[in-house]
Amino acid sequence: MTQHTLPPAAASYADVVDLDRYPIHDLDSERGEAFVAECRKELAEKGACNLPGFITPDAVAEMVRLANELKDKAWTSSRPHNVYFTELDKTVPAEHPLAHEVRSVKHGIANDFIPAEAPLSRLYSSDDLTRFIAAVLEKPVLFRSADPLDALQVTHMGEGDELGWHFDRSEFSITVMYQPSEEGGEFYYHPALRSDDDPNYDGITAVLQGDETGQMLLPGAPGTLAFFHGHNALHHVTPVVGATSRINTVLTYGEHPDMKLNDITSELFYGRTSA
Ligand SMILES: O=C(O)CCC(=O)C(=O)O
Ligand SMILES: [Fe+2]
Repeated sequence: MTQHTLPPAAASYADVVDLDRYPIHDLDSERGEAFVAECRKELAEKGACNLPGFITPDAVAEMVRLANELKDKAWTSSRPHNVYFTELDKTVPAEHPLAHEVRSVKHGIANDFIPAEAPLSRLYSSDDLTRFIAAVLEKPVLFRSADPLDALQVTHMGEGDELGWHFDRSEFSITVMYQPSEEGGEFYYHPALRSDDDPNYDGITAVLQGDETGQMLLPGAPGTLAFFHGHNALHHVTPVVGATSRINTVLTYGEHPDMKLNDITSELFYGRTSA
C-alpha cells in the first residue's frame, strides 16, 4: 500500500470520525493494521462488524438536523417485493421465498439535496474511508457510487415504516446510524442463511414464517458504522414505533467505477432519474 494523506488534524473529515478509536487515516501503521484485522475477524465470525461511536456526536447531531430540515424532500418508496427483489414466481406455493411478498416503506433524501459540506458527505468523499472499507472487505480497490441521487443519501423511517426480509443485491452493505427510533426499527439478520451453492429455500421459508432460530440483532446506537454481508444474510428492519424517526445512511461501493442506479431503481427510490 502507498504511504498517503494528511495528518488527522488536516483531514477533511477529522471532525467526523473518532480517529483515536478508529484510525482510518493511519491504516498502514501497526495500530491501523490491527484495527482492520479486528474488523475482518468480527465480519467473518458474525456476518457483521459493528463500530459504535465511529461518527462523532457533533457530526451525528448535524446529520440529524439536516435530515429533519430536508425531510419534505424525501421520496417515499413503498413497493412490496420478495426476498430477492425479483418478479414473483406464480408457479411455486404461496409461502415459497420466490412467491412470498413482504412490505418495505422508507423515505429517501437524494444526494443532490445534501450539501457537500455535510459531515457524512465529506467523509464519504474521502479516499481514506474508501480505502478502509476496501481493506476490511479484502478488496484490492473499491469505488464510490457515481450516482448523483444515490451517492450519499439519507433515509427516514417513521412510525409504522419497516423493511421486509430481503437479501441485498450487492455483496455487502455499510450503514451509518444517526438516530434510532424509540422502539422497533431494529435490524435483525440471519448470517449466511444461503450461499452460492445452496439457496436454502426451506431455511428462508422458516424465517418468513417467524422462526427466530439463529437470528442476530445488529445494535444501532447513534454514530455506529456497520458492515454486513447482506447478499447471503437474510435481514429486515422491524416496524418503527413512536414519533422519533429512524434516520440512517447506507453507503454504496462497488468494484467498478461509474456505478449508477438503473432508471427503474432510481424512480423507485427517489421518484426521478438523474439524467
Ligand atoms: O436501514 C438499515 O439498517 C438497513 C438497510 C437495508 O437493509 C438496505 O437498504 O438494503
Ligand atoms: Fe438490505
